[in-house]
Amino acid sequence: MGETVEKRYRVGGMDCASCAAKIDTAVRRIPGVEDVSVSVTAGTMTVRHDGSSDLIAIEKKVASLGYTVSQVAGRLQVDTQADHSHHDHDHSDHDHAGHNHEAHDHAAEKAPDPLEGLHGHDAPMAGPWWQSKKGRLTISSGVALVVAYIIGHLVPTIAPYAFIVAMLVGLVPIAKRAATAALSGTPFSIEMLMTIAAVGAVIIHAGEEAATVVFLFLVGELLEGVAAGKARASIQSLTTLVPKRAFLEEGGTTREVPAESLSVGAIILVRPGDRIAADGAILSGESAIDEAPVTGESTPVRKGEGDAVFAGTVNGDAALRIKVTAAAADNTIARVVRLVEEAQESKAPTERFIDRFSRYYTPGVVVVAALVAILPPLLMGAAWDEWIYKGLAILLIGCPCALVISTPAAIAASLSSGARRGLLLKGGAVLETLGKVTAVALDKTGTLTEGKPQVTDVIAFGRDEADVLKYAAALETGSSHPLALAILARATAAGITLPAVTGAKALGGKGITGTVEGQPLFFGSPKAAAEQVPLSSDQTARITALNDDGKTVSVLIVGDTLAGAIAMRDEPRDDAKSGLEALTVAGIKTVMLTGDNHRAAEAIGKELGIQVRAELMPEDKQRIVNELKRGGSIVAKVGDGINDAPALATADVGIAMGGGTDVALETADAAILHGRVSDVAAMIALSKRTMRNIVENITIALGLKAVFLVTTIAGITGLWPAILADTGATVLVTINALRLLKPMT
Ligand SMILES: Nc1ncnc2c1ncn2[C@@H]1O[C@H](COP(=O)(O)OP(=O)(O)OP(=O)(O)O)[C@@H](O)[C@H]1O
Ligand SMILES: [Zn+2]
Repeated sequence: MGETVEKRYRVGGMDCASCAAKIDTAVRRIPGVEDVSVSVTAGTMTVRHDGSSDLIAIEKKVASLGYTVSQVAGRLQVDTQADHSHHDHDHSDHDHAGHNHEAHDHAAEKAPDPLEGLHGHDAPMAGPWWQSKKGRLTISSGVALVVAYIIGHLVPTIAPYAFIVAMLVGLVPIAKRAATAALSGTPFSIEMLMTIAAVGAVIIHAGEEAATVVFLFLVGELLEGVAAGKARASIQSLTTLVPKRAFLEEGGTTREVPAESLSVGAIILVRPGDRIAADGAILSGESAIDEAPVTGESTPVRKGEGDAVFAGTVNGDAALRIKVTAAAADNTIARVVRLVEEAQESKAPTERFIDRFSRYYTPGVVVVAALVAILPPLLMGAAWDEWIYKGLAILLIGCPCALVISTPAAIAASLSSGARRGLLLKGGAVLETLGKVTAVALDKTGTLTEGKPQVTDVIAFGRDEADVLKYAAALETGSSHPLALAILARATAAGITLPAVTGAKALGGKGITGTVEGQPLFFGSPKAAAEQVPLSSDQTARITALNDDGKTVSVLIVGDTLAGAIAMRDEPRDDAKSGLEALTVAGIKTVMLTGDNHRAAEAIGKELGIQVRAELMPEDKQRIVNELKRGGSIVAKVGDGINDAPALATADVGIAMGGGTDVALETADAAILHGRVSDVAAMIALSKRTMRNIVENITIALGLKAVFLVTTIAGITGLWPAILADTGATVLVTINALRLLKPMT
């Protein structure tokens, strides 16, 4: 067996959700194909095959079922390193977290693919509906119907034939699709039901109605397509926020170039009031930037030199010079769109259940229809025509469209609505689990706090203060621990020249060691230090007092004596307190997990009103998540992947904060791009809202069918209300799902 290959396609024309099942079944039968996933809402398909499959055969098969298909280059990446660009401080390759710098660099190495995800090559959505194949067919069918009515009026004797011709105009293409679907493994497609119903109606001399029903069916499909297209457009429209052109500064002059041609490192000028054309960092200028399109935050943010900006955001009052940090295909918006599209292919448990259910539903209805048509005339001598007619109407009720679209439509709208404010979810399953979360464990550093500690005190025990700072900073040179960055910044500010360090080694959760000027050094937590050198009660008291102010203290050992200590404080995020409150109000238990010292952590915990578990090693964090799970909680873990990647992976839902590190995003199920603690509660609320929407949708779909099943048997409604029941329900369900696109209040 060859190597497994994945190919992605855009599939146009999937209006009815049962389309997905049809394509899935057909493509799966092609030799070599191992797995297929189709998303109606995203209009995409991913095919996994063993390399031996005939790719042309796959495309031909999909085309023969009546859809447009085009291959998308490359596999979409489910990571969002794009976010690195807006961290002024990025501690992703924490040495003590045990992963190296290489992991961090692969974003730059990955060749950007300008075609990928950016252009909505969704052919059917390109023009107005009447220019599409389906649109033209619907119009022809309608015109033929009107002509048949007129002829029928003028020459009543040939009316039946006129209606048969009118019906065939619409029915022939439908019947063809029915035949292809049947041959590719879906015998009871809606097209088949429609064909049987129409032909049957003609046989029992209801040609006029047959022609009307075919026309209504086509209108319904068109409406479904419009509604589904709207959901799709909502996420794709994000890409249109990025301007097509940019002003490139090169060789002392400025010229206008296509935004797509900008490479990393290029310098662009953004005029006041313009949309920014690329993700970048401000080189010069200061301005208020409206980030609403990307973060959902309506108040403009003041940004100046060194700050990161996103493509698609609007520059305020001043001109900016920006250094591009991501190619067009890799900018935040492009990545978000890709992630959302891909997420739609990963199905929620409810969706999978509905899919399975609908596979029985349609054949079940066919059986009921047959019984209704046959039994009353046979057993009770009722009129054949009347009951066959009823049977045919019931056939039309067998279309599972509304039911099948009920879940993915809501999930698609919800994923897209979340993405628009920086809440990324990797799929329907995550969305579903999130709504059930009962406990949230949050990391301290970089999650509840800004992750930008400042040195507050430098204390000399054995050496003078300048030496303490010098040695500590020298040790931290290669480290990207938030504490290291704080110390290096302080040393730089003090103008200290750093001696060289050899053999520097991070000790996860403890500190760092190395040799400077021939002396072995350790710099790290007092607890770890105490294992090497005893601390006097005086020294301990000094440290404890600092801890009680919420400061983290690391101590320096030079040789085998205590040299000094450095205290740092990392401020809680602005919305940490209110964000945690929102979780409590929603009845969710919260706990802070940290590697930091007990007292320091308690001090911050008290400020924020959250229960604290401190002095934890990475495996302790994982153990606590497991304990919570065993205690019956559905646990979400929020962190940045530094020290907590195992805990993120263990939790029912792992949420990467602030985009997080590569590690966090590989193990996380969801990401909060904009570092707001309140977004955790918002994400859970979005999930709950979505699940409610799904229940409403299923009720609408099944409810309408039930009503029409009864009225059909009772003889109150006939063929065309039956077809309207399905298309009507599909449209209703889609509109209801689209409500999720509106931002929450
Ligand atoms: N590079 C380092 N420099 C100085 N101290 C360190 C370093 N690494 C770890 N420490 C010490 O070990 C303690 C635990 O570190 P760890 O990295 O596990 O937690 P953290 O990242 O500070 O907090 P959190 O668990 O909330 O993310 C720190 O509070 C600090 O005292
Ligand atoms: Zn349908």
